Amino acid sequence: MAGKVILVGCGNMGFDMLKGWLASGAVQPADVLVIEPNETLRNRAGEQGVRTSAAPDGIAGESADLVIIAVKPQVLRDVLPAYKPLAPKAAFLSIAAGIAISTFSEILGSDTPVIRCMPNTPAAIGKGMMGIYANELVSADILAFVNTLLSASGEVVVLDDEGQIDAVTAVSGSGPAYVFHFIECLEAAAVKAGLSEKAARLLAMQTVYGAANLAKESGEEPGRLREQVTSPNGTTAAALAVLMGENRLGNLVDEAVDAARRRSIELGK
Ligand SMILES: NC(=O)C1=CN([C@@H]2O[C@H](COP(=O)(O)OP(=O)(O)OC[C@H]3O[C@@H](n4cnc5c(N)ncnc54)[C@H](OP(=O)(O)O)[C@@H]3O)[C@@H](O)[C@H]2O)C=CC1
Ligand SMILES: O=C(O)[C@@H]1CCC=N1
Repeated sequence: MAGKVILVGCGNMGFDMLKGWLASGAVQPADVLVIEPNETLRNRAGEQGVRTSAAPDGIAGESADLVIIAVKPQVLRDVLPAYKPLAPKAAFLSIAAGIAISTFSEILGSDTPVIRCMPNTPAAIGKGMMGIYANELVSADILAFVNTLLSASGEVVVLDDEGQIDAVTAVSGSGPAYVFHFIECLEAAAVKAGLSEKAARLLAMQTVYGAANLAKESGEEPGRLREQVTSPNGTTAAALAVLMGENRLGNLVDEAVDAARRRSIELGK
C-alpha cells in the first residue's frame, strides 16, 4: 500500500528519515505533512516538496494512515493529545527513546495501533539501522507499509519483545555517536603521532569506513578479520595489547551501552 504520512517533529532524526523515504520513492512528497514549530527546520522540510505546518491546527480534517512521532521524549506527552482525533484510524509510529506503547495507549486510546521504532542517523544516507516492535493492533498492511518506508532508510530488525527496544537504543540508536567519537580519538592520536590535521581526519575516517564495509561485505567474523590484520609480534599486536588487555575496551563499551540502556528505561518513567 502507498500511505499518507504525518511526521510530527522534523529535527535531526525526523529529517534524516524523511530524506531517505522521499529519495527512495517509498512515499510521495504530496502524501506527507510535516508538523514542526521551528521555522528554519520547517522550511528545510518544505524544500523537499512536502506540506508543512507549524502546529496541528485542523488536524482532525487530515486523512493519515501513519502518524510518525519524532519529538523529544521529554515533550512527547504534551504533544500527543492533539493527534488523538486521528486514532485509531491512523497507526502511530514513535521513534522516541524510552516511551512505551502503554503511554500511547493511555493518551490516544487503547484501540490505537502503535509501532515503536528505534532508528539511527545513518538513515539519512540509506544506511540506517532500525529496530521495530508493533502492538497486536497494527494491521498487516500498515506493517508492510512501515517496512517499505523504513527499508528505504537501511536495515530493519523486527523485535519480539518491547523491552528489547532499550537495548537497540543503546547499541544502534546511540551507537553512531560512539563510532564518531572513536574517529575523533583516532584523528587526535594521528595528529599527536605527527600527521597533519587533514591527513589525520582522512586516515581516521577512511579506516573506520573501510573496516565497517569489509566486516559487512566479507561475511567473515570480525574476530577473524582482526586476526588477519595482526602479524605475530607486530604493530597491531602492540596496540591490541593496550585495547584488549584486561578487556579494557570491552569493559568500557559494556559500561557505555549499559548506561545508555538504563537512561532509555529512565526516559520512559
Ligand atoms: N538523534 C538521534 O540520533 C536519534 C533520535 N531518536 C529519537 O528521535 C526523537 C527526536 O530526536 P532528535 O531528532 O534528535 O531531536 P530534535 O530536537 O532534533 O528534533 C525534534 C523536533 O521536534 C520539534 N518539536 C517540538 N515540539 C513539537 C511539536 N509540538 N510538534 C512538532 N514538532 C515539535 C522540535 O522543535 P524545537 O527544537 O523548536 O523544540 C525539533 O525540531 C527523540 O525522541 C529521540 O529519542 C531516535 C534515534 C536516534
Ligand atoms: O540520545 C538520545 O537520547 C537519542 C536516542 C538514541 C540516539 N539519540
